[in-house]
Formats: sequence, C-alpha cells, structure tokens
Amino acid sequence: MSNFILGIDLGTTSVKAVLLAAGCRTVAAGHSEPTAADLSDDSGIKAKEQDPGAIINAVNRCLAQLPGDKLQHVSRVGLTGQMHGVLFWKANSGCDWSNVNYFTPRDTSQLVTWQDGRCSSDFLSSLPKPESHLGVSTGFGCATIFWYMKHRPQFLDDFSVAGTIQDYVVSMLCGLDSCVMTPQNAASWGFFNTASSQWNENILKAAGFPVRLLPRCVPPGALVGQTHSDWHGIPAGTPVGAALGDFQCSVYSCMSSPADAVLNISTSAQLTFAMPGDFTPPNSPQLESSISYFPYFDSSYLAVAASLNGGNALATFVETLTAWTKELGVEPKDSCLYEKLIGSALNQESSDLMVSPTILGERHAPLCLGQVTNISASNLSLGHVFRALCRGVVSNVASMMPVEHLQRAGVRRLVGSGSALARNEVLRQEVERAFPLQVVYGQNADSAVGVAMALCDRL
Ligand SMILES: Nc1ncnc2c1ncn2[C@@H]1O[C@H](COP(=O)(O)OP(=O)(O)O)[C@@H](O)[C@H]1O
Ligand SMILES: O=C(CO)[C@@H](O)[C@H](O)[C@H](O)[C@H](O)COP(=O)(O)O
Repeated sequence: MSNFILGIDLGTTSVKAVLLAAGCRTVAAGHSEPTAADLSDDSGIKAKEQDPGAIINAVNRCLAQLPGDKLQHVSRVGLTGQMHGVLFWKANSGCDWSNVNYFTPRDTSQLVTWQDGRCSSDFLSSLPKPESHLGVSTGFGCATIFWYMKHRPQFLDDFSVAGTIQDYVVSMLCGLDSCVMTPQNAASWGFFNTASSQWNENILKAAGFPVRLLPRCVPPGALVGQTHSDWHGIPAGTPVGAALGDFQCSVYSCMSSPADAVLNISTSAQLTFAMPGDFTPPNSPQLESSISYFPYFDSSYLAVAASLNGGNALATFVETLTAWTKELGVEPKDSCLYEKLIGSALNQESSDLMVSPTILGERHAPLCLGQVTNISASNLSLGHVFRALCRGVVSNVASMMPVEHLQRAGVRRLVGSGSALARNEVLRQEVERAFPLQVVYGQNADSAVGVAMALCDRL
C-alpha cells in the first residue's frame, strides 16, 4: 500500500479531509462534516465565536469516515483552516487523549472567528499603528487580544498559548507546549511584518500587549513535529506540517499558471492572482483599498480581494427563510431549502432586483451594509430574490477587484473553488456572466487538497 498525505481544512462552516495518493494529484478519499455553528451572542458586542469542542468533534467524525487501511499509511499530516481567528489554551493541558484514538479539547477558550465584530472602528483607531502593509480589522487575532486586554484582562491571565484553530490542532497532535505559526496565518492576525517575518514586538510591548501569547513563526511547508499518539489509525511518529491559511491553500489546489486568477467562494469569498516573484508590498496599510497582498509560498504574495460576504450571505438568507417558515408553522430542512432556492433561480434566468449582500460590511468599508433596491411587484419571487442574491455576491467581490485589474495583471483564466461555488449552479452562472474570461472549476479545488499538495511538493 503506497503512502498518503492527509490534508484537513478547518473551515468556518465545514471540516474537509482528503487523502492524497502518491504523485500528490490523486484524491484517494475525502469527506466533509458541518462544523460548529456560531455560538449565540447575548452580550451585545457582535461577538462571533465557535466552540473548539464542536470543531474537533467534526474533525473526528470526518476522519472516522476515511478508510482505515489508508489512514495507517499516512506519511504526512497537513492542517489548514479559517484565518484571522484566535483561541487560547493552557500549555500541556490543552486537550484530553483519554479516548486513546483521538483527542478532545480541554482548558481552551472559545474560538473568536474572523466574522467577530466586537472591535469597533473607534476601538481599532485607538490601537498603535502597525509596522506592516496589512491593516488591522475586527476579527483579527491581535485586535481581539487587545480587546480582551481592555475589557476582560483577567481572561488572558488564564491562558499561556494562543493560535488559530488549525495551529491549535498541530500543537495538540505534536504534543507541543507552545504554538507555531506560518506567516500565512500570522499576517492574518495583524501587527506582523511579512518582509522580516516578525511580529511588531516592540510596538506591541509598548502598548502593554501580552507578547508571551504570540506564536513562534516558521516558513510555510516546515514540519513542526510528529504525532505523539496514534490518531484515527495514523501511527504515532507521523510528521505534521505547520498550519497554512485556507485562502492560500484553496489557491494552491487549483492555480496552475500565472495567468490564472482564483475565485474561492466558501463561507467568505476571495478573488486573487499571484504577484510577480520580485513584488514587495507597500510599507504601510492601504486601508481604503479593497485589495490586499497576502503571503503565499517562497516569499511570494497573492493580490486578493477578500470579501467578508460569500456563502455566508446565502446561508443567512436560508436561515432567515427557515426562521420565517417556523414562525408560520412549517419546518423545512436547510439542505432542502438550498435545493428549492437553486431550482427556482435556475427557472428565473435573470432579475432586475438588485441585492448588495454586504451584511457584514467589508474590511475596507465596514459601514457599507447590505441593500435591496429596485423592488417591484413583479420581482419578489423566490427565483428573483435568490438569483439577485447570487449575482450580488459575485458582483460585490468583482467590484473589489474589477476584471480590468485582472486583465492588466495578465490574467486570462478564472478558476473557481470552494463548496459554495461547487454546490450552486446559479452562483456559477453569475460568475460566468460577471467575468469575460475563460472560467473553469478546479476538480477537488479546495483548501484540504491544497494543504496536502503543498506538503507533498515540499517532501
Ligand atoms: N446544501 C447546500 N447547497 C448549496 N450550497 C450550500 C449548501 N450548504 C451550504 N452551502 C453553501 O456553502 C457555504 C459553505 O462552504 P464551505 O466550503 O463549507 O465553507 P468553509 O470552507 O468556509 O467552511 C455556505 O456558506 C453556503 O452558502
Ligand atoms: O481571504 C482572506 C485573507 O484576508 C480571509 O478572508 C480568509 O481567508 C477567510 O475569510 C477566512 O480564512 C475564512 O475562510 P472560509 O472559512 O470562508 O474558507
């Protein structure tokens, strides 16, 4: 039996796991499980948190579905997942292995995710200026830690380690008493200089920030350690890579030429292309710009329009419909609703209803919330509304990085990735209408495949 590489994506909505066979381009098996729902927020601070226990349960369910005869021949484990977020744990007691075959979290905080809104614009303005080309937005790890410093300082005293959810899993698998992070994820926390690959420690220390919580940085593709226990049949001693960013991994899974742009629509949405190898980002944040530059591999960068409003806008509409119908005494299933909405919109070729889906605002325009305009008595059918909503999601991310910008950068083809795109023909139709480019959809184009490919290519 040949060796396999296990890739796991801890996404905001679902966990995906794949086994990549030798040659790194064949997906031997894959599975996905819904992850944790957002915890209800009765604090009034627009918190968006997820329970690490529910996330790791989804990981355990996902791996339990993979073929055991392949799991025992895994030669590398790669983790990726939702960026920007932060969870805290206690060194050496962050998880419980009493189930022998897998671990469950212990002594951790909740995961404060990239969708968290507790850091107001005023609060962010009160923070020191970062020495980085990337600004700091609400939901970014360092901003969240500054928030806890100001509003709940004792909370931080209970913990000795912090990282993204994917960094946490790497630490638990390798039995680390600290956290190791790649620049792909460190850049998503803020106060990280990607040119020097260092935290803005002096700036943070001067502001009283608990720098003891900052992870140690290693290059993407680095191995952090080895699994210290058998895990779902994967033998102890299996090398584990430092965790990568889901955005970069979705690109790595399907970008095959510098002339490719990638449109990933998952919970969020990203439109991106690779910058030339000699590109260096500006010295300071371009806060009003809808385009940012995120570290990729080998000191290269991706230009990205990172929208906060992707599949989550569609999910919010489905959840709202479910709530309305429950109030009316009916209990539809979400999956049934998606099928009906997609079906209705496929029968509605076009609509003059206009939907701007930015219910979370955008990082470059946080106050620009969602809108529905041009409503008439004849364009409020489910087909009209869902068609207009899908077009709105695509138009919004396209407005953040117009096709002219792509063409000036030499882009000739658009590759689609992410479950929201893979599962929604209306969304794909709107992509093909919005972009006068060749549009293809990557086979197995998602972050779990991308992290496994990245590890494989760096064997
Ligand atoms: N049954 C479904 N049919 C079509 N789209 C769906 C369905 N279920 C979820 N989605 C869409 O998929 C999105 C989640 O995509 P996913 O790739 O799982 O996200 P992530 O990688 O961020 O966890 C949801 O936001 C929703 O818009
Ligand atoms: O694209 C960027 C980079 O800022 C971020 O938006 C980031 O990739 C994503 O929003 C988060 O990682 C969440 O991703 P996902 O759960 O939607 O796959």
